[in-house]
Amino acid sequence: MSAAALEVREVSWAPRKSTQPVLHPTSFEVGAGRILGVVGPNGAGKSTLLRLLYRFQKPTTGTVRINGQDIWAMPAQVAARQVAAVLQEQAAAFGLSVREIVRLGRTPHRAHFAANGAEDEAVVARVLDRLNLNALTARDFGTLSGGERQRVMVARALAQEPQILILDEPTNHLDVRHQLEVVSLIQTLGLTIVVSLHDLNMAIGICDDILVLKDGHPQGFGPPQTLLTDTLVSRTFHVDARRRHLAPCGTAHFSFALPN
Ligand SMILES: Nc1ncnc2c1ncn2[C@@H]1O[C@H](COP(=O)(O)OP(=O)(O)OP(=O)(O)O)[C@@H](O)[C@H]1O
Repeated sequence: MSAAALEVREVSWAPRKSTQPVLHPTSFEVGAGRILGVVGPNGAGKSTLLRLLYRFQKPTTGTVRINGQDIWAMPAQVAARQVAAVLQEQAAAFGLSVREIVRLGRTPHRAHFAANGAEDEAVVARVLDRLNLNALTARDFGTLSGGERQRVMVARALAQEPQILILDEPTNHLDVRHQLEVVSLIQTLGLTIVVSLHDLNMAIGICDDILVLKDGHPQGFGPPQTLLTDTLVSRTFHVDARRRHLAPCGTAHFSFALPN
């Protein structure tokens, strides 16, 4: 899989022309193969921003470019080959098996109504193996646990062989072991990744850069070690945040308390 550069310029989004934006103009760049974390309180606009990146919603203003190409100037199928998304709320695809769900990831690579070819099946087999899903391939998706579903949706996104992967809270529903597995997978994919996370310590651990949003406004962008100060985090989340450095590697780690 190869990675692409993502350039976001002054994107904003409002549900209707006459209403206030829920995302105000926001700009950033993610170099090919880098990982951007999007953090902020509930309702900050994280999912709204991600929806603009995978071409689900058109920005009210601004542009999203992949390797210099505006995603709204390319056919939907071309965009779908380049960007895949794993979302918080997955439609419950009852009646489809795990293998059938993962096969859906191949859709942007096929001509209309064509069946999957041998190469598609090889990709599906590879990602099922990589996500440790071999024992579940014949199971009805609707009967899986939340964590198992999450892994299937990551597999479907990887079957798309995208250059950019958008992940909305990918560790929701996952136990500690599976959280670590998803984190380790994210770090080894070599794709350009934009991931929204509630866990700031996890964001510090895996992201090259962080974008902080609050009430639809960008609060800062940069490497976690320099951007995420006690002041910025306390102000953004309305908490008392304290950053410490954990021995032996000096990794930054936040602890939180309610303000007095
Ligand atoms: N289609 C819509 N119509 C009206 N308001 C919307 C629409 N989509 C999102 N919003 C509002 O925009 C704001 C930002 O929502 P969004 O889901 O992007 O936040 P978030 O940062 O992802 O939140 P959370 O952490 O709770 O998932 C919220 O107040 C939400 O109600």
